[in-house]
Amino acid sequence: MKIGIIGATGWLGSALGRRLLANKIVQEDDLILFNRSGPRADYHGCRGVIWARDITDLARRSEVIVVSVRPEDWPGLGLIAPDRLVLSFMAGVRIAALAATQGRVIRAMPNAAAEIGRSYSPFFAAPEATALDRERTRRIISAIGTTDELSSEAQVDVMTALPGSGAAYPALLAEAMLGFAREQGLSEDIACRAVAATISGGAELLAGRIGEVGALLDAYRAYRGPTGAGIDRAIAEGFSGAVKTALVAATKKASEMG
Ligand SMILES: NC(=O)C1=CN([C@@H]2O[C@H](COP(=O)(O)OP(=O)(O)OC[C@H]3O[C@@H](n4cnc5c(N)ncnc54)[C@H](O)[C@@H]3O)[C@@H](O)[C@H]2O)C=CC1
Ligand SMILES: O=C(O)[C@@H]1CCC=N1
Repeated sequence: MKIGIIGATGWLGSALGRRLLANKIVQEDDLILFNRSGPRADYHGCRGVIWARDITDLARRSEVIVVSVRPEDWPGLGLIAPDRLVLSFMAGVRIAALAATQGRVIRAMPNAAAEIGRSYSPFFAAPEATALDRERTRRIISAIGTTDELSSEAQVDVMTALPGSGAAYPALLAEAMLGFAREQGLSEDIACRAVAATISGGAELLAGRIGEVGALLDAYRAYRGPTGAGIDRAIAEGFSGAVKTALVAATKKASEMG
């Protein structure tokens, strides 16, 4: 499978390229790369990858073309890719717009956890996508994490807001917790260690058990101690409502972008 990545040295494109090679999902000479800053002698330690001369060259050489540029860079891209699978990572750029490529379009919504192979990257396929296109999409995404096929493009907007926002919400929580820790006079080292343990340790504990989160919160409440006092005050102050309002706003933004 010859895979082209437009935006190959960006946050997601670079993570995908590195992990496709590391997981041997693609041979070096089957990975065709293009970015604005031009070829690099070394791409994640690999010297056998192909650097396309331009977008047209990349499209000609590729069977699957991953579009991993920012939405604002899409209009100027000029990608024409008939008889190719066009796999877009772009937030908000809709299938109707991507049809201009003349390719078969699939939209996937990864996130920054792609760097560590932990991105949940669901996808939605346009009607012209084939079974092979879906199989190839799943294989490519397997390099950066897990996936599901969505049943509507509107769900891609929801997924842009939820997993697509990736580490932003844990980061928002961590920032608030760091502010508290500093106000309590903790040293920066101890404050960072405490918040890292809270965010990362807590997240790891939930891995594979997210459906049990209600029971976990009830277990904490059952102590009738500091944790229950804290989380119930947070909810009373609007924490859960604020998160839902944020996700609604992000979904709306995604639906209005392209
Ligand atoms: N970073 C994230 O967590 C997520 C990103 N996305 C989407 O993925 C896409 C890529 O995002 P990032 O990797 O974060 O952006 P980025 O800005 O890190 O990377 C984009 C890359 O595309 C390159 N580029 C721009 N125009 C180009 C052109 N005409 N030809 C070749 N290369 C070009 C840029 O030089 C840059 O290296 C965006 O559409 C974004 O909405 C979606 C969900 C999460
Ligand atoms: O613009 C966005 O919100 C998406 C998610 C993170 C990067 N791109």
